[in-house]
Amino acid sequence: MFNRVARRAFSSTAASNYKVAVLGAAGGIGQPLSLLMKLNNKVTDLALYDLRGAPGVAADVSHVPTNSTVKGYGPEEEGLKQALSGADVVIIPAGVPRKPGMSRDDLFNTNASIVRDLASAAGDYCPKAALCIISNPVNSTVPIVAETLAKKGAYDPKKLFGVTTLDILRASRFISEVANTNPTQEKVSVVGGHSGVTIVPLISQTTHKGLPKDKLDALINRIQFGGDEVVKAKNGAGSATLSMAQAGARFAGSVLNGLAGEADVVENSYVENPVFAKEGVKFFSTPITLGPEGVKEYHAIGETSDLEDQLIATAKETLKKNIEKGVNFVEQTSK
Ligand SMILES: NC(=O)c1ccc[n+]([C@@H]2O[C@H](COP(=O)([O-])OP(=O)(O)OC[C@H]3O[C@@H](n4cnc5c(N)ncnc54)[C@H](O)[C@@H]3O)[C@@H](O)[C@H]2O)c1
Ligand SMILES: O=C(O)C[C@H](O)C(=O)O
Repeated sequence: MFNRVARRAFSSTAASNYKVAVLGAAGGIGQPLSLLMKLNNKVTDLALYDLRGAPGVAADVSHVPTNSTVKGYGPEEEGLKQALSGADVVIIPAGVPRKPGMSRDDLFNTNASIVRDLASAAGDYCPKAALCIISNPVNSTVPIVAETLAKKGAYDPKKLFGVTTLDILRASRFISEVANTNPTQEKVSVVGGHSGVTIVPLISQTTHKGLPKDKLDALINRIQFGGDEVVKAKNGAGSATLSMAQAGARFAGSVLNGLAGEADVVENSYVENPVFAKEGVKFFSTPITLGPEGVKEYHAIGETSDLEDQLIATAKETLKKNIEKGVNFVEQTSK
């Protein structure tokens, strides 16, 4: 088996060589996300783990002729340990998705322990890896991972990321539909968390700050509740998977670009943010620069309108409760 040095020495095409593990790789998000990570030329070792089905996904994805080996693992024969050992980046979309009528918080009871146990394994087998958390409710699962790792002395706040990139993608797309512009040119910072009122798009920072109030309100509401559109349309068959895979691959790609020392890699992410932590909201999504050690710089959210100030205040109140719920869960369930 290639060790890290050998992997780097044998690669001639990629700028850098990394092991990426996807936990929940056979799911609705996991499969297309695994394919997209296979297409990332910084990835030389792709480890796909799931309770079931990962070896099949790995065999399938492995035929794509890019510069990585792909292996699938199940829980038997220390599969999780093997998948995680040596990983530089771990992406976690494991857990159940919403059905119509459910909130993301309704997923807490099932997903909290799944995420806690996977985080615990990551703390044991790849304590230096960057962790990208997709499993909902992100507002609570990220604090669960932080607390779980902290108990093992393996928590690095600069390497734990809640993936909120889907809100960024939606904001670009939805604003372009309102303004009749090219979505690829629309950049909207979305701050706060990842559920309903905690999702705060900063439209005042775009060139569309002059939108009439009714259109602005409708746009903000659509970005905040975009996930519900997909849940409703899928009618019981789950939530966003394909757009989420694209969002997850973009975010993980940026984490890899940061690890590789590329300049000016900026994404929004739900991380432990020292500025907001002082106000009692330990985790908050803002733009961050990614670097070789994870978060390199926390950016201020910038100028905001009165309306956005109100939305941020509301988001903070909900986030405090979501964070506390995650922290309490680890307190109450850790052995
Ligand atoms: N952050 C976001 O923006 C965002 C967007 C969409 C979905 N999500 C969330 O992502 C999660 C996954 O969604 P999905 O549509 O892929 O669901 P899915 O049910 O299609 O897939 C989940 C996969 O996780 C696996 N799994 C469950 N427990 C596991 C464990 N202990 N170890 C390893 N794998 C395990 C399942 O076997 C399954 O293959 C949900 O919680 C969903 O709410 C988040
Ligand atoms: O809506 C969901 O439950 C999934 C995800 O968080 C989304 O925003 O699409």
